[in-house]
Amino acid sequence: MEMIAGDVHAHGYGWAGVWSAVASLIFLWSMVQQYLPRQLEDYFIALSRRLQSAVSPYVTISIDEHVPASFGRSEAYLAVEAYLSATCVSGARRLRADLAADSDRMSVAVDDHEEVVDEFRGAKLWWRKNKSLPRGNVISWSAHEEERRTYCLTFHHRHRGLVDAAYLPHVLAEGRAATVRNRQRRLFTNNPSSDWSGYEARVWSHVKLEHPSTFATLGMDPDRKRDIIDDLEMFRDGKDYYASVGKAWKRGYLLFGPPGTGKSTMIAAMAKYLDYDVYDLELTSVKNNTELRRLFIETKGKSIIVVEDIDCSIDLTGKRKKKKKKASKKKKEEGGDKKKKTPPAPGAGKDEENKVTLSGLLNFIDGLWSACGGERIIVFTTNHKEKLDPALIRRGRMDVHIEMSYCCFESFKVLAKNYLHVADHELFHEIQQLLGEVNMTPADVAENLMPKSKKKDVDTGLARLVKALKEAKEETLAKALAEAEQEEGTEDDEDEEDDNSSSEEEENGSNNEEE
Ligand SMILES: Nc1ncnc2c1ncn2[C@@H]1O[C@H](COP(=O)(O)OP(=O)(O)OP(=O)(O)O)[C@@H](O)[C@H]1O
Ligand SMILES: [Mg+2]
Repeated sequence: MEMIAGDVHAHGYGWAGVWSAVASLIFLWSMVQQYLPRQLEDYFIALSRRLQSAVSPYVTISIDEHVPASFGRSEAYLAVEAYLSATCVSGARRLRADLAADSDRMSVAVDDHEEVVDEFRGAKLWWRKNKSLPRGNVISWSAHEEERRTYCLTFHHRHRGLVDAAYLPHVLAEGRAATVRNRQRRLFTNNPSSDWSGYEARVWSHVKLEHPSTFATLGMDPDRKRDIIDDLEMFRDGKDYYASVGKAWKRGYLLFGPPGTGKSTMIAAMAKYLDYDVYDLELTSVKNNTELRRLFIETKGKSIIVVEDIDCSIDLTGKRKKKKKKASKKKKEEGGDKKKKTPPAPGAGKDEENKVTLSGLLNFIDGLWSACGGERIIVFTTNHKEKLDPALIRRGRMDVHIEMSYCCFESFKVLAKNYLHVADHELFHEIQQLLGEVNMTPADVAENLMPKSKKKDVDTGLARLVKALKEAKEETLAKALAEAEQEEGTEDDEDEEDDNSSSEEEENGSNNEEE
């Protein structure tokens, strides 16, 4: 080194001269890059690479961050990034830390132009993260579109077979597992199709899924709860089983029961237990079956796809209904004038053709599952199971039917433990009796148990529930009495009518006799 420096000094240039020469070369290269025709530049690059591969015993595989004609970052790239972060990051000198997507945790990845070394079954492999900027005349709207990142894997050509057959599948599997371990569960909702094209087009939007419900806090009979958990576990760990019996790795759940019995709460508990994402599919904003298919294709595995209030979103002839709330709002706007008929809007007939149909929904559930990989659960909820088409809820589509019913004593005990931290109390016996006589939803029971001040007063909470149950019981009795009286009234009327008609007949009979 000294000798070179001495030589340079001896020729009278010094370091400044060396730097200016380097800078001139870089400038010259950038000018050549700028003005060299694109084809010629590509030709030179290809030539240099061919020369390099002719003399070098090393092979390089590139994995790009963005794949043409696909949205988002490539799955292979993300898997490599996760794999390197989990296994090789300690060997890197320069790292990049960022807040992981939707998470409170910092994630650390290899920085641009950094190299790390990995070893696999005795083979040495080098990973390098490259970043390149687009050529001069490309205009881009966003910073991230300008930069192109690539992971380059280099290894000796004698390891080619090992890399293809074992190392790359190992990286993919480990990377995916690391992603699942680190990921934050997300709640997706579908965007209207007008947002599906253009810059940053997205079919689904997501937020962090932070619902606090778990199976421990869900008020339900413990045996039924255990059955559901067992079923979910069987599904989650059943990849090989599903493959062996030739079934797509999916399962359908139908949750039915009155409002406030915990159907949505159950879905949140299921997602938490399985550590799955939730796709909340709002069917009323899907225009037709094609859109439905696109939405499905864009879902990922390890997820629960939910259609709430299925009977309000689609009807059995395939004709879509508006959501209940929207319909009632419209009624109000129209001033409740039922007789007044508005003329059909122009193109209304066309709208009829463009709709989600029952058969579209059935195809959505059956056909596409297999094409899109597995590990998906679909959940429908409804307040009226009897309104649903049997085809929609038959086993094989909706494999498990779960009735969410009014609060029983077992459910109450879970809620009392959650809300008041009490496992037994002198009022429990009375509550048990009342719950046997009155229908009250877990949502109402929970509301009564909820402390109304900072002090969690057990006695007050339970007494409030007893009072509410007694009131509900009286209401039910009064209603039953009124109904019985009404029935009696109608029976009396009918009897009177019968008496009248028989006396008339008698009169007529005697008249006839007289005649
Ligand atoms: N079984 C339950 N266990 C614990 N909490 C419950 C249960 N059922 C209802 N709740 C409470 O009541 C609230 C409403 O319940 P939820 O939204 O799950 O009812 P739902 O059955 O989905 O009603 P809807 O049919 O109107 O959608 C929840 O926030 C939860 O706190
Ligand atoms: Mg609900």
